[in-house]
Amino acid sequence: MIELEDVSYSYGGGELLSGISLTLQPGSFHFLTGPSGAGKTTFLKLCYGDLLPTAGRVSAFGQDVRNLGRDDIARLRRRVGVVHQDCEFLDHLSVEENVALPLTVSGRDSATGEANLTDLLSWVGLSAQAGSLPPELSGGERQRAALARAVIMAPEIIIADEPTGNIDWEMSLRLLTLLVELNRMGKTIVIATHDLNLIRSAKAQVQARVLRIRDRQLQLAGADL
Ligand SMILES: Nc1ncnc2c1ncn2[C@@H]1O[C@H](COP(=O)(O)OP(=O)(O)OP(=O)(O)O)[C@@H](O)[C@H]1O
Repeated sequence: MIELEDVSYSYGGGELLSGISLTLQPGSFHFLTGPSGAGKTTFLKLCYGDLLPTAGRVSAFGQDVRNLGRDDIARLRRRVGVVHQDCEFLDHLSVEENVALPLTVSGRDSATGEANLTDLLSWVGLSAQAGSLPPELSGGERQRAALARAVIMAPEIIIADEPTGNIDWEMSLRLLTLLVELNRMGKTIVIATHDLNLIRSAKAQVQARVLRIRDRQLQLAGADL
């Protein structure tokens, strides 16, 4: 689905990531860990075509991301749902409108889309908050709204960058449960996190690979995690 071949990345100074190769197989569950500043967010951005590698090749669904035209990029954005670290919303729109934004932007706010939206808000436990404004949500509710927005276009891959960074353990587990459910439905999941307890909880439920960025390289973490 997504393949990185000998990928390196630099923001202009020295190399941040060097010689990284990885294939994300359909239905796989990956965690990405590593110290702050190691390049986790950068790595994720390379996976979903937000950044282009300075060396090596990234292909998404068989296409080199360097060669994507505007339509290809729009298609890729639909196939890969991203939950960003800061999960920003448009504060003047309701939670429901924010979650539906990808549908609205793509002109797919049809009856099917609306039914999907109602189910989705119920699935993430935010039916009661559908009409609220984003600033009225708790941290855990914001993360679940961000997840709903990331999956509304029925992506095949969900990439979440520190989705439990600012929420308590109970809420983290609730979010993890949703991501595990998505994986059981066949979705490919990639989660960047510092939270080793979250990784251990997931490994009790799904077969997850744990990758670590260390010294600019991507390594497979040991079985102790
Ligand atoms: N747009 C940018 N321009 C220049 N440097 C950047 C840019 N974005 C990130 N960096 C730098 O690249 C390094 C890696 O950043 P990145 O956000 O990928 O790390 P991370 O592992 O996700 O960190 P954290 O766990 O703290 O979120 C950091 O030193 C950061 O300051």
